[in-house]
Amino acid sequence: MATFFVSRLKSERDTSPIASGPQETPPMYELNGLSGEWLPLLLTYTNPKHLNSVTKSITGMAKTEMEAKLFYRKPLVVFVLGGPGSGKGTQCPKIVEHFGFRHLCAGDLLQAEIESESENGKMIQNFKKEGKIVPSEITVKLLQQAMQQSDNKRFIIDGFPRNEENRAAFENIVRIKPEFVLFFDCPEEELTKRILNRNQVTLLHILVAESLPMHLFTTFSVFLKGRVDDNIETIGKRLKVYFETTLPVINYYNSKGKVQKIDAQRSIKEVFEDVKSVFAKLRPVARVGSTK
Ligand SMILES: Nc1ncnc2c1ncn2[C@@H]1O[C@H](COP(=O)(O)OP(=O)(O)O)[C@@H](O)[C@H]1O
Ligand SMILES: Nc1ccn([C@H]2C[C@H](O)[C@@H](COP(=O)(O)OP(=O)(O)O)O2)c(=O)n1
Repeated sequence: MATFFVSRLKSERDTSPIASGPQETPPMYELNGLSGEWLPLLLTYTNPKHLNSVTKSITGMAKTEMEAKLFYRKPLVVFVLGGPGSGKGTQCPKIVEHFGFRHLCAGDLLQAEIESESENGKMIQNFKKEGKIVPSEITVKLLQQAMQQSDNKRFIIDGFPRNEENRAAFENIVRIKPEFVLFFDCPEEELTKRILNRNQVTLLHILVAESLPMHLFTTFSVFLKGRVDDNIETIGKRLKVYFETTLPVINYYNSKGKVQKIDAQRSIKEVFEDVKSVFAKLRPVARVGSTK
């Protein structure tokens, strides 16, 4: 009986048209007395009438309630990678709008932590200023928390994993492997140009949104500070970190047949056409209304 369930579960998992690389074990947590494969079976095949009591007892066994909740919902994760300025933040909201994913941006979660003036905030700020990667445990915990708090079970995680340590920490702590990695490929000169431009674009947006006269651009641009890391000095460091530590992670996933490469140098619209065709290949899953 157990063998039958295991093979059914595996065949369901293996039908993804995109994950063509070597098959992985399903996400699992170590629970008291339960082997990793038993828990998804219980959750998949339990009569919905009894689900409440079953999940309650599972919750009792999981290290935390949230861990059980996350597991039960079998989230689907797509990592979105590419150099700083490659268009990750521009394309992700479009994916949310068209495909109902929840967008989690590692950089934004870290920024929110800085702004909340938490214990880690100052330390994160220093890493950012130096263009360095924040210690993985902090970033992974923030991502895990955001996933657990979301009603949506399909996530695009933008700007993560940025190095090998990020990748290993996510797999060890969250215990989920990505369905695929969306990679925005863009040459270095274009990245630099876009990042230097980004602060000015933000100011233009503000002027338009507030219906302020355009001549104020010159006045305000003097005060333009924008992101602490969008200056020529830090950009150089960020690009170095990207080529030295993030590209190897992309190569790792490529060797597993998991990378969907997009030519990100074209217009925003053209890039999104390619993105759409990648996501359209995903197995159909009941669309989740909330993108929270
Ligand atoms: N395909 C594109 N062509 C030209 N400019 C773009 C394109 N995609 C994004 N941008 C612009 O480049 C800047 C960086 O894009 P962003 O999405 O913030 O990058 P990332 O999140 O990867 O750092 C933004 O000002 C954005 O408007
Ligand atoms: N996994 C991550 C993601 C971002 N960070 C830090 C370091 C990055 O330079 C900043 C900003 O990242 P974000 O993804 O918002 O921006 P860029 O893609 O670099 O333009 O956050 C990190 O330390 N670890």
